[in-house]
Amino acid sequence: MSGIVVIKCGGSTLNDLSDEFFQSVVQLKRQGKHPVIVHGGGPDINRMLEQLEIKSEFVDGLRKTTTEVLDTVEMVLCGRVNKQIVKRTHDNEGLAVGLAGCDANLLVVKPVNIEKLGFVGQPVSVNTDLIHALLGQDLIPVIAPIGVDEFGTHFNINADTAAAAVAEAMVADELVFVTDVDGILKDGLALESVTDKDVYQYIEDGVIYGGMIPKVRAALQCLKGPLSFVRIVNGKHAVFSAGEGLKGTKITKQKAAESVS
Ligand SMILES: Nc1ncnc2c1ncn2[C@@H]1O[C@H](COP(=O)(O)OP(=O)(O)O)[C@@H](O)[C@H]1O
Ligand SMILES: CC(=O)N[C@@H](CCC(=O)OP(=O)(O)O)C(=O)O
Repeated sequence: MSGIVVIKCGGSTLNDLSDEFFQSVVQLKRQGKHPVIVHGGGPDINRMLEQLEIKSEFVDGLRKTTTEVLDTVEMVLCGRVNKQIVKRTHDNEGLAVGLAGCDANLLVVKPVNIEKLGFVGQPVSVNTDLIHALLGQDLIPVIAPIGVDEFGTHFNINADTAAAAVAEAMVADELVFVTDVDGILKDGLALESVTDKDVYQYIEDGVIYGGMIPKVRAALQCLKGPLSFVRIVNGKHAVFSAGEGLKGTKITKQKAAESVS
């Protein structure tokens, strides 16, 4: 199936997404493309953990996930956040189906490092048949990043990593990270285009840090496959429009000739 567009909606920007954004996602469908939404919800999880007085910490950009934390993450992501995105899609004339990576083994994971991170998973396989079946019914899948391992245990997945795994497995045409900044910022300005080589350098220089790291790592992973670019755009003014690329940063592979230095 061609025309698959994986759209990762970050928790940082969910409240800023406009009706025009959702209408443009629905419009993609009408143009014969196949949007698949993968969402995060970090800030909502933080708020709920605080309310419940459950402590959590981030290690290497990933939330250390105890059983207690996992319960809360699932409640927030699969419940409130997932259903809000389904509702926004429906409010804008689309038909969405909300599900999590643990449904029908959609995202099978292996633990990243149980001792260090608890129940944090790295996707190892994606039930692409399920996504194809939903797309074939003209539905827009809305996926929460909760995975399941081979024994049926649930795991928390970083949403950028989950989106990249879906894009890779579905051989998507596009992967777009929708977040709360205009792209990769350097000296306060959004870069129009960066190569994989630039990204490594920016991480080393500290230009790229925190929540941007899993995003660019996920992008680089996808660039090893058939995707020729990945975009990072701001949810405040992200709108898909025919013939015009989204504004933001485009991450591309460096051409072989350019990489000889
Ligand atoms: N070079 C950079 N350019 C832009 N944002 C950056 C950069 N380095 C780190 N960041 C941080 O990454 C954040 C986006 O990641 P994150 O908060 O995890 O968002 P999301 O919930 O959308 O995944 C930005 O708000 C910013 O604080
Ligand atoms: C393992 C891990 O860190 N999982 C993330 C899942 C949500 C997420 O990634 O949300 P954003 O896209 O809003 O950052 C978490 O618990 O916060």
